[in-house]
Amino acid sequence: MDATASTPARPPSSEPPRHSAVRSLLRLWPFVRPVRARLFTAAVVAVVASCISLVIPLVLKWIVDGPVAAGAPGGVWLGAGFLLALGVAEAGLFGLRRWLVARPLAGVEAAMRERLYTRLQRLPVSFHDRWASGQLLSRATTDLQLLRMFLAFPLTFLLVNGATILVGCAILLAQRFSLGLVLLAPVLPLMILCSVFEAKYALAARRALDQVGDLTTVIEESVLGIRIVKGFGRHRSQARMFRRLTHELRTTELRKARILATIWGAITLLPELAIGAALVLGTVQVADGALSAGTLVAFLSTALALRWPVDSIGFLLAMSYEAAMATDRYFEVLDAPEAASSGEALPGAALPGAALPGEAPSGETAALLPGPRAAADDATDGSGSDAPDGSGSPGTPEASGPSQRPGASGGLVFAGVEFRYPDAPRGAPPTLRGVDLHIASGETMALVGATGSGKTTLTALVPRLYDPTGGRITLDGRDLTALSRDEVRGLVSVAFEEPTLFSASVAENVLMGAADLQEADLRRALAVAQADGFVAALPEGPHTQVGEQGMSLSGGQRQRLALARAVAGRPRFLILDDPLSALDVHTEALVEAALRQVLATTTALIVAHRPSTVLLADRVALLSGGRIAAVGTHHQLLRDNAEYAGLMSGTDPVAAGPAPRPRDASGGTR
Ligand SMILES: Nc1ncnc2c1ncn2[C@@H]1O[C@H](COP(=O)(O)OP(=O)(O)OP(=O)(O)O)[C@@H](O)[C@H]1O
Repeated sequence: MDATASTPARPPSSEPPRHSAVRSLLRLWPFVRPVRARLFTAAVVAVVASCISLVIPLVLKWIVDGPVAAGAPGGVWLGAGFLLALGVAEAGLFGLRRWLVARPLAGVEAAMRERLYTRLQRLPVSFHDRWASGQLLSRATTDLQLLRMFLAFPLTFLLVNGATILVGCAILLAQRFSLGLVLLAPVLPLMILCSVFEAKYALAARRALDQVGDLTTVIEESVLGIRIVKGFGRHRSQARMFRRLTHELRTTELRKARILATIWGAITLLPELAIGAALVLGTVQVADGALSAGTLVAFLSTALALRWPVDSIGFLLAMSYEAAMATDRYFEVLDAPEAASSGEALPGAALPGAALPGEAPSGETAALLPGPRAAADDATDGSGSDAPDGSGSPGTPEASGPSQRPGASGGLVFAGVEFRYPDAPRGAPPTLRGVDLHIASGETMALVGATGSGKTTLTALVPRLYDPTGGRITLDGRDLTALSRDEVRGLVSVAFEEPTLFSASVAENVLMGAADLQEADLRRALAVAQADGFVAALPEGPHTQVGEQGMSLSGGQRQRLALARAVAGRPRFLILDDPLSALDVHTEALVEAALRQVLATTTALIVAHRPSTVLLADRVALLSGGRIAAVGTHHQLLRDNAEYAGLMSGTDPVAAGPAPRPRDASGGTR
């Protein structure tokens, strides 16, 4: 199947809301509140400027009925000078309005963007799993620009034009009531048209914004995955998908234009017809002597001065509906629940019957509790001896008895942990089921399992990227859900198999902005990860920019920096997801030697695929189908557990000699 040809994942709520656009836009108030005085002043200035344009016809009436009728050129010059002054005042006031709104609105946009960014950082990983990145990017860019434009233009001008139309209508009615009524005749049909237009246009506007999000996702994926696209010759399928999405967006934009053209046509045509009718009626009245020529000139000039405020209503409304849809999209992110996996202190999610730290566990929980640290010797000395206490078959959960339960529940404890991904298919079994595992304080546990057995998922629970849907996890006896986000970050450090580097220097990437870490911590971390050599050779050493905007590094180099980042803060708990997979044999051996010293001072859970990594651990837990199937030393499991032996065979240097395994193929360049 062409994986790249499917439409990017849409956010869960991309349907237009059923509430009105006004209700959506009112949600912007908290952001606008701090600059309300300036915005209000700007609106008043604009109303005054707009009303000045309505005085011009009255001056014209005075010129026609006065100096022109009396043949007094001095009066005409005076009138002309007054008209010029009005024009200058109108232009000056509109300029002042622009100056008043420009700075505060840039601030509003920045504040909204900052709020969105902060929110995105706080939202749980499960949220990011569900949302396509382009949908989030387009909200942070296109949508916020739309909102700034709305606040700068339609918001003010709907108000200004509304006020101008009201004042203008009052002047028209005062000048000639009957002709005024003729001009007002189209108001009702236009209001009905606008309400029909609202529903249709809002739907199309929302669809267009979502499609911009889809397009952004495809462009982002094509750029980030350019090597895969080129390497697999996928540029055609990517281009096809891009064209399809562009075509869809174009269709939606055309639909928007059609709806807008209809309403704009009606908004322009109906008042023009009314002006035409008023002109005919007015001319007849002037001919009959019932109306002065000056009044008719003033009346028609006022009507024409109202043309722009009336005509512009169409696109001002269109921009407002777009802004309302952008507001909905913005608040979909802000309203997304954060609590479930945010790392905030939360009530415990203990399963009934799950053993509390320090309590006597039951069943499998007790069976999987670790033996004393002596087990480490077995794992690392290569002797392959049995369990230290000589009990039963050490490779099975039943092997360890309650006698091995540590007195305190220090270390990392998984008790009856169950986990199901929020977007997992209905009826699918949980990814993790009844996981009971105790990694004693100071112990290193390797986590081994077939691909898809849930290893990464289990490790992701410790830094609270996700929260268990059942059971509990404790760190040194403290329930993970009772710890604050900062406490968890302070205790737990992680390195994932896919190392992510940010557009920053090597030092910043390794220390990740931790204020309390010093140059010495950086040097030690780089040395542990065997990264000091290649970092020193970079043009500016640890201050060289890396990541997307900087130097390209090989997969192995990136992995070593990620490992350095994990160990830099001397974490109490270290979680490593296959951290050495991209290293060459020589570097791997050096990293392992240095890592052993770090592991001696921490409690660690390491996902391992190869015996060389497994041998870093005191004990090994075998994860099978989301459950812990066995716990023991490498050699015990190798001997007693067929599944474990199967997983290790072919790559086990002890049992089967050297075998092919993944390497850092790039050998130094990405
Ligand atoms: N975000 C997610 N949403 C839904 N299901 C997921 C998600 N991430 C992983 N899974 C599923 O959970 C199961 C376990 O995945 P996990 O990545 O934990 O396995 P693993 O043992 O680490 O595999 P590997 O050794 O290949 O890395 C898989 O079936 C996977 O499809």
